[in-house]
Amino acid sequence: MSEQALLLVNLGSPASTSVADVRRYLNQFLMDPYVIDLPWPMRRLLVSLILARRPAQSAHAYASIWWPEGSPLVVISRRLQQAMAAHWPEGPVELAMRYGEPSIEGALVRLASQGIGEVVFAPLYPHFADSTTTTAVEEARRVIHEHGLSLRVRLLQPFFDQPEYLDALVASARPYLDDGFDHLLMSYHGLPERHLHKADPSGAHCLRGADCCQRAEGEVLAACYRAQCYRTSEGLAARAGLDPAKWSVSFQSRLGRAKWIEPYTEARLDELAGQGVKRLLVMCPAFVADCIETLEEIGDRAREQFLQAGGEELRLVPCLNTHEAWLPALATLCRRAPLQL
Ligand SMILES: C=CC1=C(C)c2cc3[nH]c(cc4nc(cc5[nH]c(cc1n2)c(C)c5CCC(=O)O)C(CCC(=O)O)=C4C)c(C)c3C=C
Ligand SMILES: [Fe+2]
Ligand SMILES: [Fe+2]
Repeated sequence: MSEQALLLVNLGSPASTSVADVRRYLNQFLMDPYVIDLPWPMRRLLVSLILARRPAQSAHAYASIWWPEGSPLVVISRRLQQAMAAHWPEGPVELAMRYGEPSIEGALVRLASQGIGEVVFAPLYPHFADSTTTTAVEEARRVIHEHGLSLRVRLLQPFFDQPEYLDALVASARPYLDDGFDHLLMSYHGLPERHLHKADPSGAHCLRGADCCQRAEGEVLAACYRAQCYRTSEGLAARAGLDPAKWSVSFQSRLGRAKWIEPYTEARLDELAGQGVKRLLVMCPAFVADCIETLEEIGDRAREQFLQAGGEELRLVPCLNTHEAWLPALATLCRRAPLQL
């Protein structure tokens, strides 16, 4: 029987913290129509406006969290790739990034040239979004079609409610939970509201009523990023035995003037400090690897904001990264991936 490769896929980072490299990365990322979902001329205009100032700001932020070996996201993803080899006897474990290097194209072409018959394509996003999952899958589809690759591809499904993922999250948070805290904030990457409406197959669910995400089921739940984030938090809180008054959900990393999904993390930080929360724990379950959004946005900027608002301590729970509970969990999730492309 031919080998079955595992291809781990994450978002990607700039090649370095130089303003030029950050501009190149942001341009590739933001010009993706799944990320900024406007017709090309408007997208080009908007991205050019963003690129006037953002690369310098982001380069500064990246420089503050960069490691000697490179971008934390890429370095951690490499470590995960290496660690997964022991949990994936089926074949080689490869790594690809949607933007920048190593590319999805390079990885799939290399695997096909090695005679690999089947690949488990694993976007490392627990929650479905067109700007993450769909764009990675469509890039794989393009590469396979354009290069005429004869590969069978299994596709890891969003795993926001899967016991293996939730148990690994609880295991990774356990030492922090046991240390004592006043409140646990689960801060997810945000999304423009427009993306939710577009993805909603019923055309009538998303953001209609305060509890729409609590009621989402079936194909609506499968397409609603916000509802999936709430399911993760509810599952995590239940497993960890958290008091409902001691945890909440928020959404971070807004960009531009459009309305993004609420509640916003920045607003929650002030509210929590105002309610007398002194020791705040923050988890970021939308990311499986620490990155600029966790280390800089939460670990630096959110911490400063919370302390200024009257809080005493903000502890950031690391992402799953290469946690010992995550490796077998990820392998199990990947073995469940259905044949898709
Ligand atoms: C319209 C803009 C953006 C959408 C939509 C978006 C969705 C989205 N992103 C992630 C995961 C990550 N995003 C990261 C960085 C990042 N994201 C955006 C914009 C959008 N993201 C920007 C401009 C950046 C770059 C950093 C900055 O300038 O602020 C990262 C980290 C990358 C790194 O190198 O560390 C991740 C991971 C998800 C899960 C998501 C949809 C829900
Ligand atoms: Fe993002
Ligand atoms: Fe929804």
